[in-house]
Amino acid sequence: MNGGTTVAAVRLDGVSKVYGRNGSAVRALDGVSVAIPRGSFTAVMGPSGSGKSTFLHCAAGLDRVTAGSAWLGGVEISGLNERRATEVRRERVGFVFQAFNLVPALTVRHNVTLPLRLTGRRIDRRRVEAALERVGLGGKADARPAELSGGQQQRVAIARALITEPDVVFGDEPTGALDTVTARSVLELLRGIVRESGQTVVMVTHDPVAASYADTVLFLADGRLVGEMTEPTAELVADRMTRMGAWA
Ligand SMILES: Nc1ncnc2c1ncn2[C@@H]1O[C@H](COP(=O)(O)OP(=O)(O)OP(=O)(O)O)[C@@H](O)[C@H]1O
Repeated sequence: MNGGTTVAAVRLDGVSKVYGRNGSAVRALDGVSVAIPRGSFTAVMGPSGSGKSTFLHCAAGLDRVTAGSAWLGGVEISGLNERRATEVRRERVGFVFQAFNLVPALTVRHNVTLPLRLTGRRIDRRRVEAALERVGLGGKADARPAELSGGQQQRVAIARALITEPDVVFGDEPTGALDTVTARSVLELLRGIVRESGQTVVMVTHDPVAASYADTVLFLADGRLVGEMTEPTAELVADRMTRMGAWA
């Protein structure tokens, strides 16, 4: 540590992302700078098309930045070639998607251990059981995704995201396909992970209630970071989104 500064879990420095060229170019991110501390839960909100998914993809090194730099801990992910970026992602990052993205033909156990296989790591049966217990799915290791509810499937996806003990878990609308009650239990789980393990969760959402589970909400509009809210409540987030014209 130098001079009392800590390395952020996720950092964007002046990141811009332009899709396409010339006449059809879209500036999806426009000079975004932010540092997300370790052990925090951050929600990213903004109107449709404001750049939320692009933010997540650039921060996770899934998308190349056009300008600026993206950092995961001390590693500049935006400066790596595709092969190295993939290695760093597999080591340091977990993903949870709206559509769960489980492999239907595989059991819960095999879905969860997939990232370990990809990195060639040893599969410790007890660790897999512990991961399933942690998401409330002890005893479901031999089930297949189709035999589980949506909320249970998302818990499998969370166990899969956590199995490599990543520094950061990125969620793209992780509760978007769940009913309200199930969504809340998944959000409680994500918040618990941050509190207990000190991992960092960054989640894109449209839902002010989901955002209220975060420590900090970042607001994007037209590819720019236009605001930040700490200790959010669903009402305050909804009010802010209304003032941004998000639901006009
Ligand atoms: N691969 C791409 N090629 C061209 N344009 C893209 C691409 N991906 C995103 N865009 C454009 O970049 C802008 C930001 O898109 P992005 O998906 O990041 O927004 P978003 O806030 O996540 O939207 P939503 O809430 O609707 O999912 C939009 O104008 C979108 O059309």
